Amino acid sequence: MKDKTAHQIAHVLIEALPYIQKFKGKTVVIKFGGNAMVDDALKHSFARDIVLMKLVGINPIVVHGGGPQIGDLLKRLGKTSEFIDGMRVTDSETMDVVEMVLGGLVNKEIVNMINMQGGKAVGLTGKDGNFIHARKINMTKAGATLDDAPEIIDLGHVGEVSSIDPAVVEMLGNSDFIPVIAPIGVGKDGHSYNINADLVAGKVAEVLKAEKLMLLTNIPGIMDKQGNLLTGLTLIDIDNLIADGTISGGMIPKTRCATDALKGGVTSVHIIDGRVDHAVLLELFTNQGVGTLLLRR
Ligand SMILES: Nc1ncnc2c1ncn2[C@@H]1O[C@H](COP(=O)(O)OP(=O)(O)O)[C@@H](O)[C@H]1O
Ligand SMILES: CC(=O)N[C@@H](CCC(=O)OP(=O)(O)O)C(=O)O
Repeated sequence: MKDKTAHQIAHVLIEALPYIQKFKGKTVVIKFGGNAMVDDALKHSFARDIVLMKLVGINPIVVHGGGPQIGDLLKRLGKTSEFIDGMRVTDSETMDVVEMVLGGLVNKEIVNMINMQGGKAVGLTGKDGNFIHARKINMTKAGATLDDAPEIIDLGHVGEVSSIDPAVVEMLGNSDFIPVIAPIGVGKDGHSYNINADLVAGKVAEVLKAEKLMLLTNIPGIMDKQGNLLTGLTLIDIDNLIADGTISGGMIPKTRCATDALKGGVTSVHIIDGRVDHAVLLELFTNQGVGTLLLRR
């Protein structure tokens, strides 16, 4: 029994070898969010996965969300926020809270967690090194009739990435450090913008020409209409699944950022179940994936 266990352990370790060889020296961008970010045990296994990646020569870059944590503090302050198409309408007071929670509390907790596992994480917002340049999102909604002018929806301080200067992230990633990025951008006027974390992760992966973009979420991956997991999809499949309504709601912006990243040169995107312990490690280093793998074709 003891021998068998030792054999199994050796087998698992050796299964990782070709993956370590393949990904050594490559950049992997991980969007950390969902349950993985609130459950203590999952948080710690995530931090260990990241430290292990760095130690075997992969360059992990973490981009985190924090929507629920922003919501909690807003609630304590007696404020609520409205969401339009998955974006938080962000007035000036809310922007202050977003910056405090994402750039402060959440960012430093993740940095600390990685450091507690032996890594050397450095937290950044898009203001650090002036690296995420943002512009205000202009959202329009078609008028009630064809004759009506489109309605302009003001989301306040919600931004999109206009460009990224990767210098600071490259400098950190090329040394012993692990960059941990909060999705806050800075406008030409120096104002802060609240950006959806998936969008930032996608753009960072694109600009860094990452080997992989991994989006952790609270579902097994992209599912068909019967609820079966779709383990491998291409750009054409995604267009078809959106057109026939299989992909809807919050999964649309996620897959859009994934397709943009693929078109921008990222080799593969993985939408993975952050509720699975060590999801990142399993997806990277074993033959059994834990979600949906998206490829150009
Ligand atoms: N085909 C699909 N497969 C999986 N989830 C889908 C699909 N279509 C729509 N969804 C919805 O998208 C949600 C994931 O998006 P979202 O809640 O925005 O994720 P996150 O909060 O992790 O960024 C799922 O919980 C599900 O309700
Ligand atoms: C514009 C916008 O909605 N920004 C998000 C930023 C955080 C985020 O994206 O967090 P999750 O990944 O946990 O959803 C927000 O304010 O909640």
